[in-house]
Amino acid sequence: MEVKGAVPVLGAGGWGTALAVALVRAGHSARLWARRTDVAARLAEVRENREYLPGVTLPKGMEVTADLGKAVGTASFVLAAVPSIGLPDLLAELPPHLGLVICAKGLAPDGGRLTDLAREQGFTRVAVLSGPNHAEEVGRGLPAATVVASTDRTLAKEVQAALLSPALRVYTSTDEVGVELGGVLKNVIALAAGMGDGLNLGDNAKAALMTRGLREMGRYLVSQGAHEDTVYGLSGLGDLIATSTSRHSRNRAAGEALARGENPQQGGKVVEGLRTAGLLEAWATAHGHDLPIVQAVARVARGEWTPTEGIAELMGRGAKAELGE
Ligand SMILES: NC(=O)C1=CN([C@@H]2O[C@H](COP(=O)(O)OP(=O)(O)OC[C@H]3O[C@@H](n4cnc5c(N)ncnc54)[C@H](O)[C@@H]3O)[C@@H](O)[C@H]2O)C=CC1
Ligand SMILES: O=C(CO)COP(=O)(O)O
Repeated sequence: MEVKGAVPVLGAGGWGTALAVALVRAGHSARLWARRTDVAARLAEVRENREYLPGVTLPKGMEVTADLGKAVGTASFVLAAVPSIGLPDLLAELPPHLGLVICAKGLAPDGGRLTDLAREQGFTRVAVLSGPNHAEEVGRGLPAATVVASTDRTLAKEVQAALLSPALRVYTSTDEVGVELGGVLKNVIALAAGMGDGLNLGDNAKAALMTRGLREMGRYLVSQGAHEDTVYGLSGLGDLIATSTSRHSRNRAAGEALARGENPQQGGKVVEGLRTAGLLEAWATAHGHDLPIVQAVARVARGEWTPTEGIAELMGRGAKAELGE
């Protein structure tokens, strides 16, 4: 499939910058939009995003602008890589005929899906991009794989063609719900894994947490209409592994900070799981769902429980069967 003109990437944080670099690596040109004019000017001049993606040179085929209209131009689709909290405002500025690829791993303000929010705002060509993709590694061209999911197969193929390179394998999927929600849930489980790291709970604890976390993800995803196979795909199990075990993960690091009694914020970099935990907890309570790890993380994040109390609550739950009964 042909990619016409420069591909707009909206949001000049770590992920937006890495995606723009990946587009150029795939043989296309990219236009990176930064919200602030001073940031756009600095990136264009210094050719490095020192704040969010240090050590990665911005290649020649990549323009940076703070002019949203100029960034979008006549493109068929945009990669929206702003944090979930900023997406509603960004969408309000975009023409809804535009193909919209949501690259954030978070929820809408009401706890719903960002793809639903986009459709409510009039967008009809909507996709999500998600997978085990730390910006620090994708930006450097280390091998990685990702998934673009959409019920609009043509849009998914366009995005695949734009990003596919020897460094990045891009798979398509029609399971938009599953791919989107895998990326949302894994952040919260990674926060819990980080708490375990911070408390030195060991490898058995981490394996147990990730496995039970995967089960919790699966129950939630399937209840929302996801295909079960997606739970075990790149955007589910794959990203759960990458985020819960990586030194790059802000969510895992935030959990470690909470365990040490420190502020979990990561120096201005977005930690989606802190916001997601509360939104999901509210949803679970409202709909009578049992999401024990999510609920424990939400309470720790609000300061109602210490991480040690959270772990004790999870360990002290009633006896259960893994299979059978
Ligand atoms: N960093 C990573 O490795 C990956 C991040 N993601 C997701 O991508 C999204 C963005 O994350 P990062 O780029 O890592 O964040 P970041 O913390 O590196 O940067 C956030 C960027 O968004 C800008 N921003 C903040 N609020 C905004 C708003 N209201 N409107 C427009 N811009 C705003 C900030 O100025 C900054 O440039 C998150 O949902 C994250 O979960 C997805 C895959 C990988
Ligand atoms: O989504 C990511 C990797 O796939 C990035 O995770 P963090 O936001 O925890 O750094």
